[in-house]
Amino acid sequence: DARQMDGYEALESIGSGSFGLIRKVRRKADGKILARKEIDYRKMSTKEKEQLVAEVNILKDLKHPNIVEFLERVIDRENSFIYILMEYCEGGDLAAVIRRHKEKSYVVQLTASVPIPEEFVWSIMTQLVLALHECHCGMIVNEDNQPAPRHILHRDLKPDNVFLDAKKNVKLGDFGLSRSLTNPQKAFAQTYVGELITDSLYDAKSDIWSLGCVVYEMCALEPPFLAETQNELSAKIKLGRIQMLPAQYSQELNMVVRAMLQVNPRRRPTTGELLSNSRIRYTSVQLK
Ligand SMILES: CNC(=O)c1c(C)[nH]c(/C=C2\C(=O)Nc3ccc(Cl)cc32)c1C
Repeated sequence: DARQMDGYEALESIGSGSFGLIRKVRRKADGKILARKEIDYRKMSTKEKEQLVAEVNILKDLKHPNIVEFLERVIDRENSFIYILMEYCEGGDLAAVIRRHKEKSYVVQLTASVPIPEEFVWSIMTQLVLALHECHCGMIVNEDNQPAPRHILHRDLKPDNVFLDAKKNVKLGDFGLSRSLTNPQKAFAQTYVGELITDSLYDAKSDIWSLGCVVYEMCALEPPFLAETQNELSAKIKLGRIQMLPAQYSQELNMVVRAMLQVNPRRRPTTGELLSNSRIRYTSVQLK
């Protein structure tokens, strides 16, 4: 109940995630700074409440250095609020980093963009591949104490959902729209093993496509597909034609981005295949 939140001092609001506001809080016991998602569930439909419960259940047992750490969930029934306590990411979100590089306006108001260094792009991409690998292929011990694959799909990977901590480590956040196949539907999926499992593979490949869009945008400081209307946008996406990255980026980076943005999901690499890319493997070793 609300008294459980007495242990935290509310500080400023730092953003809005799926379902609600995100506030910086200080834990009184030890002064630790955390992020608290504050959700007023009074206005939520039953479906949204189910999605929220699913999100918390997914986050609760996803422990990975590149996924925002979930600490606690507190329900305040008096005020119909749910509080989700998570780790604080001092560096904010990647969308803000891209915006800052895009509009480097100087004293004379000359706006010239400053590119994001290629090393930084590889570092962000590698950490997001590691986070997605944990979601798609991580192993979990299920209810009958057997190791089982997670098959968690993020389904909302975009620069606004990628956060940086004080040491520039990347944290994948906001599993608000994610879906896990390790639940009753999974049994249903097993019965149509051919179709639905490839469906989940398809969904995993759509996370890969989203990752391609994030990496492309870090380099070009523009998303790969831009259009005025939804129809025009989906037409461009189906065509799959993308501009080369700006000249200072390597051929190798161009190749990896193009592979992730393939129109045919089967032609896109899995997280496992991406981790065997020499530059990504080398970068992941540097991160340890
Ligand atoms: C302007 N806001 C920020 O710079 C900012 C900062 C310093 N932190 C955040 C966001 C989060 C943060 O610090 N921890 C989080 C855990 C989960 C989710 Cl979905 C978001 C966050 C943001 C948006």
